[in-house]
Amino acid sequence: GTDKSRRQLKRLPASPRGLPVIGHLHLIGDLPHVSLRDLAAKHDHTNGLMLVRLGTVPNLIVSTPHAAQAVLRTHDHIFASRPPSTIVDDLQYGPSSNFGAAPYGEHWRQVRKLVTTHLLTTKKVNSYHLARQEEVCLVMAKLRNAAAVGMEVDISEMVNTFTNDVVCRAVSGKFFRVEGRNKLFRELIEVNSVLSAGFCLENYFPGRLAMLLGMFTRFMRNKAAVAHKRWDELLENIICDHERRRFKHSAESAEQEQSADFIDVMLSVQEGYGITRDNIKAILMDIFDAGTNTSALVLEFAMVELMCNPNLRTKLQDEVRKKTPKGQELVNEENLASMSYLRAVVKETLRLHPPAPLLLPHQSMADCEIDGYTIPSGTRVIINSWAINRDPESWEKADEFIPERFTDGGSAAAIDFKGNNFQFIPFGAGRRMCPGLNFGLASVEIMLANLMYCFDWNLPTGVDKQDIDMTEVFGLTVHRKEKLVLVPKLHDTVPSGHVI
Ligand code: HEM
Repeated sequence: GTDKSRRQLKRLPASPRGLPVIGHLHLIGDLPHVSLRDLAAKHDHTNGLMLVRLGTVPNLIVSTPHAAQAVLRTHDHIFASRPPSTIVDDLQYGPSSNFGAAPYGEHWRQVRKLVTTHLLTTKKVNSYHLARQEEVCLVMAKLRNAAAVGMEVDISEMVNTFTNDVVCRAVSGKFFRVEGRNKLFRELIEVNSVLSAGFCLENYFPGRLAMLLGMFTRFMRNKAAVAHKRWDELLENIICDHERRRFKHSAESAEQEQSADFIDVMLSVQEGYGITRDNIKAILMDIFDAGTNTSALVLEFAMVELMCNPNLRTKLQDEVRKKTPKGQELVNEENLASMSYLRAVVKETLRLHPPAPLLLPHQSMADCEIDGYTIPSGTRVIINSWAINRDPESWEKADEFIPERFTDGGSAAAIDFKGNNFQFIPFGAGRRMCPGLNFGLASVEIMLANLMYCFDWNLPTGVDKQDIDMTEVFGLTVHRKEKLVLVPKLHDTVPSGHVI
């Protein structure tokens, strides 16, 4: 009836058959990226666009490289906003202070410019190489102790602590361990990731739970408010410390620039960008949230794949051990330049296991026509990066872990994740693309290289590689349900020492 005539008038993208009120919710399972891929495969083969109603809210689902290019490049200026979220607003500092969740506009533009020109530049990321090296060194020392007594190590927790500490250090300088602050951050990031799973529900399933008397929403908003207070207190303390120090050292500011941490930098450019203290706190929260779990997940999934594929693990270890000068205790960042297989392994991990399989939700700001279909203004957009990275039209043996495809002469040797090849978008593309790509990769590469260099790896006795459970749990990021537990064995070309 009317639905059909409206469709003809506007030619909306294809839609599976839905139900009243709940729309297509019943078609989405526990792993939305998988359900949405399967739905798209059934209902739309041609242009990768599909409209799915989650509760009452229409969502444009983008499932092919072609469609992703239309949304993230051709019409990027229309799709660069984010849907509003009460949970995020409660957790952070309101819509006018947010960054990653901010709607497209002047505030977001200013903050994005600040972050990309002062905090996450290649130069700045490089300037933290000694900090990363020290953090790697601490982890390797702990692993050596474990190896000495044949102890099992929780790899998931280890890599999470590492990426968290690297971020903490970049944000707040050398003394981030004072008063257990790094642990507190880790705890709060965990709280946020639980909350953002709620944010997902709110976004992808408005209706399913929220409508149950609004109980769920109220519960989540309470939790968000409590978490907000704890974050705010911690961030306020740290910023105050920095202000005191800044005041003391204001004379030598020029030479300090080199070693300045993110808070120092933001305090020094704050006025020029017209940003408030709340804005600074919101940026910090985003950096912690976006920067820690994502990088840790890449490390964990890389280790999982390498444990499942011992031949590839040996190949990577050969490269890392060959390309690191003899007698060196650890791999350093200079050594990484020639390790092309290492980079291929990281790429292949990001392809099969993008930490944020549906990126972050986008929202359109005007009517837009793509391939003759009209996308109405205000439509939420879910980009299924997970499905795109496994698109069988773009990838040979799309579901298999084959790093060789990215090496010289491989079928995907020319394909990169920097937002120009739309079949591979683990960081997104366009205006909203991840600004922390360099920062994240730097932590991932140096840690993975050292894990491969210093140790041989075994599964705990009685565990077989077929037993590694790949069951995933969905949230803003997707992680494995089970922890990865491994037993390190010291590799004998490495000089011992440094046992603490
Ligand atoms: C390997 C690790 C990482 C992956 C896979 C990743 C992935 C992503 C993705 C998919 C998005 C959303 C893009 C979109 O909406 O289209 C994003 C946004 C973002 N990421 Fe990352 N990220 C990583 C590491 C980092 C790090 C280390 C930082 C900061 C230090 C960071 C900061 C951000 C911020 C602030 C945004 C929001 C940008 C905006 O809305 O303008 N990310 N990231």
